[in-house]
Amino acid sequence: MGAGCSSGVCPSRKSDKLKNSKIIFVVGGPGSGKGTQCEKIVERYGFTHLSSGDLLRAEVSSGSERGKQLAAIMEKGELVPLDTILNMIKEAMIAKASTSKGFLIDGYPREVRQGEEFEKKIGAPCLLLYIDAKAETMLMRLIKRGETSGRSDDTAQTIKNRLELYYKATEPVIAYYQGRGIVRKINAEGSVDEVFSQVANAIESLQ
Ligand SMILES: Nc1ncnc2c1ncn2[C@H]1C[C@H](O)[C@@H](COP(=O)(O)OP(=O)(O)O)O1
Ligand SMILES: [Mg+2]
Repeated sequence: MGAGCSSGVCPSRKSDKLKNSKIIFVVGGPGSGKGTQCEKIVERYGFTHLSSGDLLRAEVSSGSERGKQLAAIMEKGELVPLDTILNMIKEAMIAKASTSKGFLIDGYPREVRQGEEFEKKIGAPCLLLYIDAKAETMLMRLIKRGETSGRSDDTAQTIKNRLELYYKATEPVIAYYQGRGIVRKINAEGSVDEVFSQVANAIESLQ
């Protein structure tokens, strides 16, 4: 471990444990269906699903001081500091590295710099699944999810902020990886199964 690393994981170094891991980025707007599709991928292909949002929400639920700071940011629909989320993802990946067939990184990168840092400190993705739904579709799904999710960010004003931030910060991520030829665009307007059949084709094109 390098100097200055007090936790078990040093964010400034690539981990040997992860160097042969298959990494898939799952990118799309809030409510596009990333989590839903990842669950189905796990069921069929046995990959490890790491949702940046779920990792953060777990930290918030723990009641830690860090969790309290994160909660304040997330309630506004803003992005949490890059190092915080990258460390959490890396820790979770290392914990599963010896048994995982591959990692679905859901909800990250949210901006191009997050992608660059991930590659420096963890590794390169072999596929980016771009879960593409119209703004009205995402809005409708989120409002419906908000009725039962208990998520503090599934409210009308926060949803609006998250959608705006998605178009401004995250869409450039797709263009960035398109240049490398690893983006598979998935039309996410249909039913869960219709969307999944496209997702499955993209995953199978990897093997
Ligand atoms: N293809 C689809 N058709 C209808 N509803 C869908 C859908 N995919 C997901 N949903 C529902 C499930 C959730 O209540 C909501 C948002 O899905 P999600 O998987 O939580 O999205 P994300 O993780 O991208 O924010 O929409
Ligand atoms: Mg999600």
